[in-house]
Amino acid sequence: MSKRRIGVLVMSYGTPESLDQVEAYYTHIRRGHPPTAEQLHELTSRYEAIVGGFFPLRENTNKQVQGLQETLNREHPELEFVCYQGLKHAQPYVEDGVEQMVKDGITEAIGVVLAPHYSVMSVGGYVKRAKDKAQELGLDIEFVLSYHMHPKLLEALSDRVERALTKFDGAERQDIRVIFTAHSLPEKILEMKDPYPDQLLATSKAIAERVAITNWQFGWQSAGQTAMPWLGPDILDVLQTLRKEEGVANVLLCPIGFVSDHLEVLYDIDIEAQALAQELGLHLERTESLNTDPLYMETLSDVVYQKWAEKANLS
Ligand SMILES: CC1=C(CCC(=O)O)c2cc3nc(cc4[nH]c(cc5[nH]c(cc1n2)c(C)c5CCC(=O)O)c(CCC(=O)O)c4C)C(CCC(=O)O)=C3C
Ligand SMILES: [Fe+2]
Repeated sequence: MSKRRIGVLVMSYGTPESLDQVEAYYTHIRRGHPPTAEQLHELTSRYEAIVGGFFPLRENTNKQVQGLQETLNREHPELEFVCYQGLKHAQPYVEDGVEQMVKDGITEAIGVVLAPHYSVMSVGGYVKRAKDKAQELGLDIEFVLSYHMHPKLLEALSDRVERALTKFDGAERQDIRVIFTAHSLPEKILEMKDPYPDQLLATSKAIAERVAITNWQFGWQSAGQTAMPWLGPDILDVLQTLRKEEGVANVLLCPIGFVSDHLEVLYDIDIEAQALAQELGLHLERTESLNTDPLYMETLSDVVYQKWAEKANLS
């Protein structure tokens, strides 16, 4: 008898494929409004500046999707999981992933986003697009909405904090300020009772408890340059305050809102925040990204399988 086949729509932000696609990508992010020449130049130079190739997110996402498929099939040999990518702002788009599943004869699917925390503006956006397309094509699909407290995810992140704390030669552990960070969002999400800030704080607290640190705080990064207010404090302001007003000399950034090396980590932290730290005379380190850490692959595999099992038991 052939195995029951389950499609997994693995959704991620997406990145350009080459420098000449940056404009189309940015235009998509801006809902069809092309960036000005200055904005385009600014984004292009950030991509050019990052270490490890221009667009590492693409390969990292490919590897994560492959790793998830392998983990699911290894842990559940009685089933056949087939993973499809669906990107928010680049090809294959979320809708393309759904369409490909249907073309391949998939009739039941689970969707998951490569971001652990739910916001209506992040994960909610991916889910809505996938749901609409699935409904149009008659595909049965359920979604994992968040997995920010999964024990294996917390273990992987705690291990990273633990390792990074050893990079401060001579500093006492309690003198190192750990700042957990995530992508800022417009402040209006607060009025919408969005779970994003609370979920991020819950992850931060859980890691702090596991590694037994009390000298920590949360900070927002990578806010957009728009007229509306974004959630703060921004980590760049935090670094200034810590150095100038609190006399802090050692800071560890732990970007818990991201799961991969990409622009927000390799530029916004490694280049921009690091340059400010140098200027301030701060010793700044950051935790390594999860990328294809087996504990992260197992986290994703667990939540996808659980979501499928819930659905399978009900029907
Ligand atoms: C919550 C969130 C996540 C985390 C959750 C998730 O992963 O979904 C995330 C991840 C990412 N964001 C990324 C890139 C960009 N995001 C931008 C702009 C924006 N991000 C926003 C939010 C988020 N973004 C928002 C509200 C905007 C304003 C425009 C809008 O309302 O949509 C811009 C425009 C220029 C700029 O503002 O910098 C770029 C280039 C990349 C890929 C990096 C690479 O290619 O290596 C990744 C992983
Ligand atoms: Fe973004």
